[in-house]
Amino acid sequence: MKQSVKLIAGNWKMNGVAGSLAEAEALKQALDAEPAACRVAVCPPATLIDRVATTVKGGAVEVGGQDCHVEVCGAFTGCVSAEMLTDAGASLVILGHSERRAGFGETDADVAAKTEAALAAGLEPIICVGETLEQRQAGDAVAVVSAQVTGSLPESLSGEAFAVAYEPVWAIGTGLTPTLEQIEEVHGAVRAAMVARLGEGGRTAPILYGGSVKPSNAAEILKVAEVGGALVGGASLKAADFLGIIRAV
Ligand SMILES: O=C(COP(=O)(O)O)[C@@H](O)CO
Repeated sequence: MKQSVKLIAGNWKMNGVAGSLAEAEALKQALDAEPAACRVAVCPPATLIDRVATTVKGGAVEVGGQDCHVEVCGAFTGCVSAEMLTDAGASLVILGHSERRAGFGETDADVAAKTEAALAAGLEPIICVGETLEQRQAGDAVAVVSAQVTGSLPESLSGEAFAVAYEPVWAIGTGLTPTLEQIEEVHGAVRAAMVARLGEGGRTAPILYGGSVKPSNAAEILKVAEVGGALVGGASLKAADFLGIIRAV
């Protein structure tokens, strides 16, 4: 199976104020001094995208948003469009994170529509899928995740840069991780669902793993078949921790 270059993306979630720019600066400087063997991205809250993009400009760090609206502009109080993310300096966007699916009622159809909006704005979507603990305990993890892939990837997707992130909900922010065998099983199923949905276009986009990734477990997770990178939450907030994961590639 052809593997593209790995992508390590940090999701700062609703964390970060002006002081956090020092972490972005530290990350840039470290990667300037010793380039990474992978792509590196940080996804700060919308309020910081512009300033983080300015801070890392000229270096290897890419910047992403954490969500976008399906519309380009209009009366949608509190929302940010894909075009606005591009304008602020983002080149990627996380879509369908389980915290948005659970907390804001986002469906697979919503995620597919947002994916189309993101692509139209020139953004590279990172489309998140993952099962809950109840679904895993019921033996439904592969079926649930495969259905999410099918529903969240627009059929029209072909040739554009995108990634899928497998993030078991029960592993997010808990310190728990699936076994390497479980990760391999689901990533294989995600790939199969991508190919079934998109044909050849589903063969090469990276499938990231997310959920309690840290410097101490990154190397073994990143070696698993079909793991094309990581989507990192808590351990991306401090440059030193994030670099520990980046250096594990
Ligand atoms: O939610 C995620 C994982 O968070 P962790 O704190 O790394 O468990 C993933 O989307 C990265 O944000």
